[in-house]
Amino acid sequence: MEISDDRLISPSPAAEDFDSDFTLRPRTLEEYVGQEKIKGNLRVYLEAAKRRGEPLDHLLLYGPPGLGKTTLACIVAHEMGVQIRTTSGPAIEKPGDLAALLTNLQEGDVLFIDEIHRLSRQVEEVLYPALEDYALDIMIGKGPSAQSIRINLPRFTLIGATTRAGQLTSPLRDRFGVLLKLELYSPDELARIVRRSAGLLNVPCDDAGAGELAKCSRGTPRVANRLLKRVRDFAEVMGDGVITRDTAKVALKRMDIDELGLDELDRSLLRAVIELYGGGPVGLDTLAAALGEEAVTLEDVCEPYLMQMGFLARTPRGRCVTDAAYRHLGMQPPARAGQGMDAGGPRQQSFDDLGAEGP
Ligand SMILES: Nc1ncnc2c1ncn2[C@@H]1O[C@H](COP(=O)(O)OP(=O)(O)OP(=O)(O)O)[C@@H](O)[C@H]1O
Ligand SMILES: [Mg+2]
Repeated sequence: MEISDDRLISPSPAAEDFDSDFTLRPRTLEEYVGQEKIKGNLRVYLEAAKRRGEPLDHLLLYGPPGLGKTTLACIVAHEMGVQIRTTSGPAIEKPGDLAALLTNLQEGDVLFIDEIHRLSRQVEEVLYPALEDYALDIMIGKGPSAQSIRINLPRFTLIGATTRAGQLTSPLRDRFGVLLKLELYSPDELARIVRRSAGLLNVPCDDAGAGELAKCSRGTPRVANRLLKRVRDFAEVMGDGVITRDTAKVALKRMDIDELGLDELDRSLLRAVIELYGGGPVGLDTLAAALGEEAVTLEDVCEPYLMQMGFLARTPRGRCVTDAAYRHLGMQPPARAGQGMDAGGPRQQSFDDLGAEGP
């Protein structure tokens, strides 16, 4: 993720997370909480590949930041009993960089490319034959004497991760055998993640405390783990160290996170649509400029959750807030002709489907 802000609630990884991320990261499918549909299918694919003695087909994981794409890639390698090499789209600058990575793989290895939508065109071209035929086509020499030679590669599995599947080129997308879309987690699943992490970090946390954190984690495990660590600080300094519903509530309030997990940026987004644009529709870039934020931050971090909560709707003409958003902010929804602009409460997340990228 390329989000540079340091909001407490931002799902982008912060440096402090890395050491404990390592301990908090589930290592097996068994430990991986939620995403039951994905896990069920993956189990079948893994088992089938193992029985045939073949590497797993290339796999694309997509969904909002912090939902566990990197974690899942590591788990796949672990379950297949192979090594994983990790890189990211922007890190592979030249076709030669990719060739070096590919030729260093061992039979069956997993190559994990994060932010795969940011691969350059030339690099992608090299990837196509590698994915399809496990081969590299290399040009030697220039002009009329140039020759193309083919180098065979070990059979490997590419796992690509992206927050924006809509930005993948279709030739690349078509070369993945398995596409898995990660969904936001339910509060129940997040509570299980909080309790698991609290156990690993040795933080006493009761069920009600875990439930309170889960409710405010915007459907995102990374946010849940981060809130747990911050609330632990409040519990230790201001209480007896135990995370209960009350300590969680006090700490969340001090961090300006409301009872539904919205933070200051989410609320100012909603307020801007209401106060500056009469409730919408307003284009994403206009909104980003008004808030002084990057459009990608709003789109990747704020919107998936605001839409899941039924506070924001995407229309072909731009973003609109719903009546529920007015009510959440303590405002009176405007009287409209006909139906109110209500999404009917929380609904399934509407993260972009493949290719269905709106304006
Ligand atoms: N299903 C899960 N069960 C338990 N913990 C999880 C799960 N998914 C993610 N986590 C935790 O959330 C953190 C973030 O997950 P991860 O880094 O895999 O997200 P990501 O989807 O790769 O995010 P990004 O798009 O920013 O790269 C991890 O440290 C992990 O501990
Ligand atoms: Mg990741």
